[in-house]
Amino acid sequence: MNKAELQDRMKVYFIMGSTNCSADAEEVLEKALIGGATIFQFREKGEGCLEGNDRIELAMALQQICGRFNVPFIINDDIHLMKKLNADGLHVGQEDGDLKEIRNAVPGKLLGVSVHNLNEAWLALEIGADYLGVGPVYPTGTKTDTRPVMGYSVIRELRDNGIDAPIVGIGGINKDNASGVVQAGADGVAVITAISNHLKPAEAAGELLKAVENAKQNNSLNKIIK
Ligand SMILES: Cc1ncc(COP(=O)(O)OP(=O)(O)O)c(N)n1
Ligand SMILES: Cc1ncsc1CCOP(=O)(O)O
Ligand SMILES: [Mg+2]
Repeated sequence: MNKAELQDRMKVYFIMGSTNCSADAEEVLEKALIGGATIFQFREKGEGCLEGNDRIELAMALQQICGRFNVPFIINDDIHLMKKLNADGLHVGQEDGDLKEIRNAVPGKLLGVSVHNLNEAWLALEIGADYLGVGPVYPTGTKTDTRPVMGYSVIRELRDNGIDAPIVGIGGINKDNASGVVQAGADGVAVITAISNHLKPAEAAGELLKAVENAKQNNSLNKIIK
């Protein structure tokens, strides 16, 4: 996938595991993809999460759904699972191991890295990360062990310093605040609960996509005016 295609895929980056939704995970994912989610990350974490074969089986079922929609299927943290399933990529954070070793372990696959400042961003790109996840932009109840909430400032700082890799903002993002993330320079938004906990996941994904696309259009218009 080239950079422009990946940037396009970042628009609505849906992340989910079984603990993030009260409805059936497969149904939630299918609806999210019908609504317009553009990439998916399997993140089976937290209290009560599936383990062993149950975890693998859910991952395979969700991968199959992504396949039907031609949507990239990314695995959170777990290189072995990524390889077992021959998933499209892996997402890791600063605490998930040596980034260079991880990059070498998944050649040819998409690699996303979570970053929280300019230095981490340069290092991630130096080892060959394909895209960056930046956050938490807003307060989130979904992940407790996050770095401090950063607002839009870090995304803007990365762009102002010439980082032109695909970026998604993450953390507490919903249809009402997504536009600010894109205005700051992100290519899209990564969300868990805004879709997984919504009564109508298709509607939720569609509204996020609309918000992101409108904000991108405004960014382009502003560039022309300047
Ligand atoms: C797209 C995206 N961005 C950031 C994260 C967070 O990754 P990490 O910091 O490794 O935390 P966990 O998700 O592993 O708890 C992400 N998963 N996806
Ligand atoms: C995985 C992760 N990394 C930073 S914030 C976060 C949780 C995002 O979840 P939500 O979209 O429900 O706030
Ligand atoms: Mg991680």
